[in-house]
Amino acid sequence: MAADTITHQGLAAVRHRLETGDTVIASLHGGQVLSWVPGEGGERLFLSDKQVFGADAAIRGGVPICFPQFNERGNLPKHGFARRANWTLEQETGDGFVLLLRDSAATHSIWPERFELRLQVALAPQVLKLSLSVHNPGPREWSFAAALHSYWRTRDVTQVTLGGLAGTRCWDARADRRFIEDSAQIHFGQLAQQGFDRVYTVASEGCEAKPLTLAHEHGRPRLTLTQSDNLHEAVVWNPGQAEAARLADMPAEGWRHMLCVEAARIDEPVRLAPGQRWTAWQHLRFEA
Ligand SMILES: O=P(O)(O)OC[C@H]1O[C@@H](O)[C@H](O)[C@@H](O)[C@@H]1O
Repeated sequence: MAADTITHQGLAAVRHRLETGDTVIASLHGGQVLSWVPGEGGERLFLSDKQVFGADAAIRGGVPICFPQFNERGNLPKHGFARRANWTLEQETGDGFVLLLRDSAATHSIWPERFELRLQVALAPQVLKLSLSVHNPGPREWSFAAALHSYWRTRDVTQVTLGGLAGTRCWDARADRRFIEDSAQIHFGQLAQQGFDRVYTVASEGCEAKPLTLAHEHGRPRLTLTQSDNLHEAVVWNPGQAEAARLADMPAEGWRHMLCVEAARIDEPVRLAPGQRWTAWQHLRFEA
């Protein structure tokens, strides 16, 4: 079916649906996927119902795009500016659509470089494919970090497990501690007290990450996440109860219903020479 332009939660958005009922919706503000409903199973993405609205506000939930900076690792706004910018619908692709953000006077006021950023959103039954491509149409080389900052919806995050990270290098941002993850399944039962903020190094060029599986304790429903080998990190984040209470755009119990498992490129920024393009992806498969 064709993509159609709609208003979703007050935001200008693009929707694509399959005959099977699988549906994805993305907002032009932020170029941000807000909703993914596989044909079997309900909404898979967390989207806060307590948004802080405004022309340059970030949307809490869905799949924000971090570009050209991750978190506060640089002088730009936290997670860069792409998630606060107005994107356009560039093209429909048959299985989805492509959203586009180009440099403009607004982005030049924050970052001087010329760039084109594209998010390709594609659906197959029970599968969502997100592909981020960065192009340098300008006269000089620059570097960037990026992330698909996906917020997965959970019935109760204290009851879910995340598998696939055993043996990977981890930096725990809260404790500022580095170690090798030894848990085959990470449990999130302690989140209410502590919150969780870790960067795992899961891949390197030519060496793809193992699939990550996010599941309820009994194994279903299950989400399998894969990412391209040029996205070296997986970031796992939940603010926990105390930090969530300080976030103006998070409902009181919102932390319980989300877990970010982000596909990211952080520690080794990508360098793009004039005319070069870089493409990375995160794919999600849902099993009810
Ligand atoms: O509140 P923001 O700006 O959307 O950031 C949310 C979180 O994003 C995660 O990616 C980071 O690891 C966390 O440190 C950060 O707090």
